[in-house]
Amino acid sequence: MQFSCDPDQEGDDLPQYEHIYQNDFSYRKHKKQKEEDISICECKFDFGDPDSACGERCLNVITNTECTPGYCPCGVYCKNQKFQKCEYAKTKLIKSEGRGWGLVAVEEIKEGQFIIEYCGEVISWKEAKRRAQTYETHGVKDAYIISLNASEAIDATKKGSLARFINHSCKPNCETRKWNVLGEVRVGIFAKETISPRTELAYDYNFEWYGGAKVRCLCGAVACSGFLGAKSRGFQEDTYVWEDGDDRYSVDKIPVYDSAEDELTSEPSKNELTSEPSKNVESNTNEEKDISTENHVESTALIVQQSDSTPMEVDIVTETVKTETAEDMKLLSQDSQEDLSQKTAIVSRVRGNSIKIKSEPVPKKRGRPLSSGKTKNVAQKQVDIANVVQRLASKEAQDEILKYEEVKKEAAVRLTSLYDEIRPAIEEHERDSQDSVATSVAEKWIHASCYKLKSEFDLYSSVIKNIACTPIKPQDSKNKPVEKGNDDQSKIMEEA
Ligand SMILES: C[S@@+](CC[C@H](N)C(=O)[O-])C[C@H]1O[C@@H](n2cnc3c(N)ncnc32)[C@H](O)[C@@H]1O
Repeated sequence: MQFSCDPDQEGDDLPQYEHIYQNDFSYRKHKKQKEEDISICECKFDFGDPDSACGERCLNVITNTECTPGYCPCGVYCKNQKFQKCEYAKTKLIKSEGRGWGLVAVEEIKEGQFIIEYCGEVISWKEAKRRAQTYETHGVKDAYIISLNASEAIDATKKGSLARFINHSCKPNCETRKWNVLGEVRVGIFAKETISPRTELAYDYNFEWYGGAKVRCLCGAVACSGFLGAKSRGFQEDTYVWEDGDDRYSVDKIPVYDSAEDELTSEPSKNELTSEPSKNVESNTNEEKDISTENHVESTALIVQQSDSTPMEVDIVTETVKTETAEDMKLLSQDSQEDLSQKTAIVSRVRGNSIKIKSEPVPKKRGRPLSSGKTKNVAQKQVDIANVVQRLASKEAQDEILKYEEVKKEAAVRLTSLYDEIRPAIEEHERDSQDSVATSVAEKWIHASCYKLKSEFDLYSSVIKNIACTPIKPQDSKNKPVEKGNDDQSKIMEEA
């Protein structure tokens, strides 16, 4: 449904967007909640005590999880399905000078009360970044992208609920909270305090909001941070700052907030609220919508990316998997701990003698962005193993290096073929969940990657050890024995 705030107000800058009551999943499928993942509370409905049906003490409520219809012991009396049933507080739109449209409370809203869901299109961070840049390029000042989880965002620019109109304040009366609803995370706006009727709703965009251009904050709070979402501009490099002169709104007619008083709640001026409120305003409805019963499950996932130097790099997103990876690394390193201490000793000896190993740095490329928004620069070092081997006099040393080189090659082949094997899974997840693959697939990848890294470490350690400790063949005569500590030793390192 194409929705505009006030169809009668011709010529005004009415926002055009599609009004939705639940998130739009055009970019990926809804997750399906498995039966074994449904949390069933222990509430018992008592007719004499209406709060007994999934109130504050409900185990699901405590863990920010909505009860699943058909599984709650309170049945139709369950009060913990507010997102699903769109049980919103009554609010209305106002024109808040300097900040476009805003949302005000129509009735008193209690502290902690669910006000409205922040609905929009669920998109990947990659897509969110692309869109934020596009919106900015097109001069869209108002930004509606907020964080959903580590890999996804909600964009309410074109499709959204009335929550998209809630402005920012550095001293807010609302806050966002994430709830698990039928296996999907959803974002709700909740009251931080009791809010009286006609008070403008505002939450702190910091950490949650990903705007386009920089916008000066007009919240009027004493401790105002100066710019909107100043702390959450994770992926946004500073491009353009909206200044007073080029505002879509007139900034000199400033805020409805009383900065002198710096009250917790900021009352929009009487003018705004009383001037044709029925015209200016679109109340939200508590109307129950036909919510899809498709359930979904949230799986722990890793972001897997291909890099230029290795077929793929693994960037771990969730804490659980981070721990597992650390464990994996520990196990791998335990295997070779003895080896390692020996090698470390040799490496420090070589360092102590100030011998440099010359390597061929591949021209630095700008690394691909990781999910965290950071980039990784991979400078590839190449050692000419054949040259090193040829220059060593000891057969044992040569054999050792060649053996490690074989293992390294085999590890690289193993990683490449594993990539081919899991490519369909990765591609499917790239389509559905934007770069995320299942933990089992990623675990395999981590093992193969660690094996490859270890094989490289073994090879280069062996090269260092043997260059430092075994005789070098003279340049002119391959058979002439050379004494340790000969100048050739540093030369071979330079050449290697
Ligand atoms: C999520 S929208 C809020 C609704 C918006 N006012 C509208 O008319 O659609 C966010 C945008 O509102 C404006 N805005 C919100 N809070 C503001 C504030 N405290 N100071 C200045 N502009 C604000 C900014 O243009 C921002 O990009």
